[in-house]
Amino acid sequence: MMKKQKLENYQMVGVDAAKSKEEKMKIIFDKFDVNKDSHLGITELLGWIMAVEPTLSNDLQRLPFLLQIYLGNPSFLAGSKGLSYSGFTHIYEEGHRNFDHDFNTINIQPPIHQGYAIRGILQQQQQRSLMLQSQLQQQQQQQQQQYQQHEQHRSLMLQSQLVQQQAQQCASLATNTFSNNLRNTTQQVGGGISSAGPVSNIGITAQQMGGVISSAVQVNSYGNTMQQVGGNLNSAAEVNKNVNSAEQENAVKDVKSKVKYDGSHPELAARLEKEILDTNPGVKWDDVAGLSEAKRILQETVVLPLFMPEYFQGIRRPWRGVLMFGPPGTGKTLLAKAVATECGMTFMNISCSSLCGNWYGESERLTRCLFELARAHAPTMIFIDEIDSLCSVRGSATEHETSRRLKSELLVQIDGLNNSNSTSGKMVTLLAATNFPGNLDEALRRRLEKRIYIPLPDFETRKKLIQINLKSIELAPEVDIEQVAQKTEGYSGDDITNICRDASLNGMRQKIAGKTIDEIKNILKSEMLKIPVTMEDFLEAVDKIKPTVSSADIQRHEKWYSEFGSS
Ligand SMILES: Nc1ncnc2c1ncn2[C@@H]1O[C@H](COP(=O)(O)OP(=O)(O)OP(=O)(O)O)[C@@H](O)[C@H]1O
Repeated sequence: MMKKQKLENYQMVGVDAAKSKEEKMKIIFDKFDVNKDSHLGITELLGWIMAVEPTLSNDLQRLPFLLQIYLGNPSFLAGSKGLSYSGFTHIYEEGHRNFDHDFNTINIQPPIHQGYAIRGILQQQQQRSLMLQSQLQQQQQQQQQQYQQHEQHRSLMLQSQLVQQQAQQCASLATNTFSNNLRNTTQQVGGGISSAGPVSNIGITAQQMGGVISSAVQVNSYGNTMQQVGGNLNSAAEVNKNVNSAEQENAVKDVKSKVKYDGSHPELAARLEKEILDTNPGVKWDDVAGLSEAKRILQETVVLPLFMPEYFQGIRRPWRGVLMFGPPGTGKTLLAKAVATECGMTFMNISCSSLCGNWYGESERLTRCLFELARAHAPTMIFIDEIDSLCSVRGSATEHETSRRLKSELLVQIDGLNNSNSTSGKMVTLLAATNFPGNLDEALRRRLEKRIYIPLPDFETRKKLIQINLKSIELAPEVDIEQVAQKTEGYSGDDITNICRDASLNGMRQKIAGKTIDEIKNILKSEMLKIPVTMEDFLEAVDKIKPTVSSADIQRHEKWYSEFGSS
C-alpha cells in the first residue's frame, strides 16, 4: 500500500523512482518554479519529501542540512510558515534573515555548523578590517608626528643660525655697548623679534625669553637635538659665549678677586671663587683619627714637596695627583682639608656640579679656569670629591658629549699642572676622592699616580674617633670607650660620629620628657650641660644606628686596591 502511494507521488512530480536520493530531492524542489509557485508550505514540502523518502521524516533535524546539500545553498528557509525555493539565495545573499527565527517557526534546529560559522567568519572579517583600519590610522599619526618633529628641529636649527648672524651683526655694530646691553643692540639690528617668534612655537614665550639673547640661550639648551638633526652647534656656542659674558658681567663686578687673576675667564673665575674657594679649611692633623698610612703618604706627596721644592725636582718631582678611595664617611674629605690647613694651602673643594656648565663649552672653560685660578692662589690644593661622577669610563654608550669634552680638558689640565709645578714653583696639588674607584676613567687613573685606600676605622681609630667627638662632653665615670669601640666594628667614621651625637643628646631627651615648652625653657642651660653621657646612652645609640657600609662594599674596595692601589 505504501509502495503504491509512493509511486503515485513520484508520478505526480515526475520523479523517476530509479534515480538517486539526491536527484529525487532536486527534482522535487525544481518543480516549484518561483514564477509560478513562489510559496511552498512547509507542511506541503515535508509531505513531498516524506512521500519520496519516508525515512527522512524520522530525521527532521537533518533536513535543513540535507536540503542545503541538495540545493547547494546554505540558506533556504523563508516566510514564517513556508519555504520559498527561489528566496533561499536572496535571503542568503542579503543576509537579513534571522536563521534562528526561521528554523524555530518550523520547529527545526538551525544548522549551527553552517549558518553560525558563516556569520562568525563574517564577523571575524569585519573585526579584522576594523583592526587594519585602526593600524593604518596609527601609522598615519606616527608619520605625521615624525614629520612635525623633524620640522621643529629644522626650525630650531634655523633659529640658531639666525641668532648667530644677528649676534655677529651686533658685535660689529656696537662693540662698546655689546656686553652690557646686548639685548637692545640686537633689537636695533632688527629681526630679533622674528627670531623670538618661531622659538616660542616650542613652548617658550617671547617674554620669557626676553628677546633674541634669551632665544640664543634657549636654542643652545637644545644642543643635543640640534646635533641630531645636524645643526651647527658650534655657531650657537659662539653666540652663547658672548651671551654668557654679557649676562655674567654684572655679577662679576661685585666679586673682587682676592688675588690677581689674569686668565681669560674672569667671570667664571669669580663664580668659582665664590663657590669653591676656602682659604682656611681649619682642620688639623689631630682632628683626623688614625689613618696614619694615608697621612704619611700625603706628607710625602704634598707637604714635603711644598717645603722642599728644590729637592723634589727631576725624577723626584711631586706626584701628579693623589686619589683617595674607600667607603663613604671614612674621612677622605677631612684628610684633604687637614693637609691644606697644615700646609697653609688654598683649598678648592670641587664637586661635579661646580664644573658642569649650562652652556655649550662652559664645562671645559670652567675646568680651564679652575686650574688658572688655582695657580693664581698657589699654593693650592684642588680637591675633587666623587671624581668618578666627573670622570667615569670614557666611550661608554651613555656618555654625554659634554662630559666627554670635560674629561679631556681635565686630563690636559692635570698634565699641565705637573709641568707648571716643576718650573714656576707655584705648587698646585690635585687630590681626588671616590667611593667607586672601579668607575674611573683609565687615563685619569694613570694620572692619579698615588692611589690611597682609606678603609673603615680599626679598633684604635674608633677609640680615637670617639674621644675626638666627645672631647667637650661630660662623660659618666662608668663610660667604657673601649667597649663602645668594640661594639662599633664595621661602622664608618661618620657612623661613629652619629652614634656619639645621638648618645650625647639622650640625657637631654630624658630631662625634657613629658614637659611643656615653657617648662623646658625654665630648665637652666648649665643644668642641661652638666647631664653626663652614660654608657647606657651609648649602647642605646649603637642599637639604633646601623652601619652604612656593607661587607660587599669593603670587598669591592679591597679588590680594587690589590689591583690598582699605590701607596
Ligand atoms: N678618621 C676620621 N677622623 C675623624 N672624623 C672622621 C674620620 N672619618 C670620618 N669622620 C667623621 O665623618 C664625617 C664625614 O667624613 P668625610 O666627609 O671626610 O668622609 P668621606 O670619606 O669624604 O665621605 P664621602 O666619601 O661620603 O664624601 C667627618 O665630618 C667626621 O665627623
